[in-house]
Amino acid sequence: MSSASLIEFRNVSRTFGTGNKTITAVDDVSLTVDRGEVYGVIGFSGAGKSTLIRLINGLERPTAGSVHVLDQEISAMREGQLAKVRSRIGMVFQQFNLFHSRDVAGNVAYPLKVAGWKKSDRDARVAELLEFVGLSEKAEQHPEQLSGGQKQRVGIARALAAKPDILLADESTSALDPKTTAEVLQLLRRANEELGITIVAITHEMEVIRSIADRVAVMDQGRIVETGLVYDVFSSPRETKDASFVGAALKNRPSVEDVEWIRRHSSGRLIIVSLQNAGAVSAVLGEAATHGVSFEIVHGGMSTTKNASYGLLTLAVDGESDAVTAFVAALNAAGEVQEVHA
Ligand SMILES: Nc1ncnc2c1ncn2[C@@H]1O[C@H](COP(=O)(O)OP(=O)(O)OP(=O)(O)O)[C@@H](O)[C@H]1O
Repeated sequence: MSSASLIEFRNVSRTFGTGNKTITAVDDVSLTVDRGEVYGVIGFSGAGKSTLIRLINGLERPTAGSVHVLDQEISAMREGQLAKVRSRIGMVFQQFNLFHSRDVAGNVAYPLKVAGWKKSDRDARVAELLEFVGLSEKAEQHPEQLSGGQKQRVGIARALAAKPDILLADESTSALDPKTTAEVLQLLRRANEELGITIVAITHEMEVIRSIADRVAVMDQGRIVETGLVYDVFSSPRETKDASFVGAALKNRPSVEDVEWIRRHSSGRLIIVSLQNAGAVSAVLGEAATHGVSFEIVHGGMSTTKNASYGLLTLAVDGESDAVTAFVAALNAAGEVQEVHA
């Protein structure tokens, strides 16, 4: 395990036997999560994400391979040894999992009680956390009096209470509306940036990865089919069947149906230009008339990740063949151009 990595999976598989059928939920996964990063795992339902995250805190055991967390082989530990490592891992759930019998402060204080903090220290820590998540005035309310977003903020405060090194977020925004999702993601981002906590977030929502993750692993049928910096994976997803999750979720690349529709409604040569350097592309587009060509924007969009923006623009370019070729060459110099073939 390299000194920077907090979590390491080495050729990890987890199978479940049901009768004479075996399901491989996690299939030969190797990955490392470094200290201080936000690592996103994305995939369709059933891809194995929950099993993967549960392997990190020892709620699941691998059937092959090993899982190392905080320099210890968690997959080799007996149940009794797990409590200490688990106390350094906080977890946030899709359904919040708050105690309804306790008020907000009581929920946040719970892990501190378990960890043996004395009352005065607990009270000070709870006040600090409620301030951090913006819920100081709700300390004495009960979960049923809170909105979904507020409940999740309590969940995050509770997960952060004992100052863990790692925060596991299991579909933490899937039960929330888009505005509340954005607020919760911003809070997770602050936890990462201001408290330095390493986050592993599993989700089926592109938005979560886009806005908080540094690196992403795309899971499909138990395997990691693509991995890398979020920007790299999202700006040029591999065009394989397995990795279709990213391609399908990116709205800025026209689908086969979109292309058929565009061809019926526009004339000219159809190209897709990358907006990695949007300024340079705009400058070339502004010179279309001097090239003697015209173009129509027929599809596209831009998105931002934590570190950079990316996007694709699909254009139908009309004009004399040579002029179009020269214009496309100029665009290609500004942003990589792909032809859309019939
Ligand atoms: N305890 C279990 N017993 C049998 N099969 C299981 C068990 N846990 C998970 N599986 C199976 O393993 C596969 C992966 O499940 P997992 O819950 O890890 O996927 P997921 O990506 O988290 O999906 P979802 O988002 O729907 O929870 C599924 O086919 C699931 O039915």
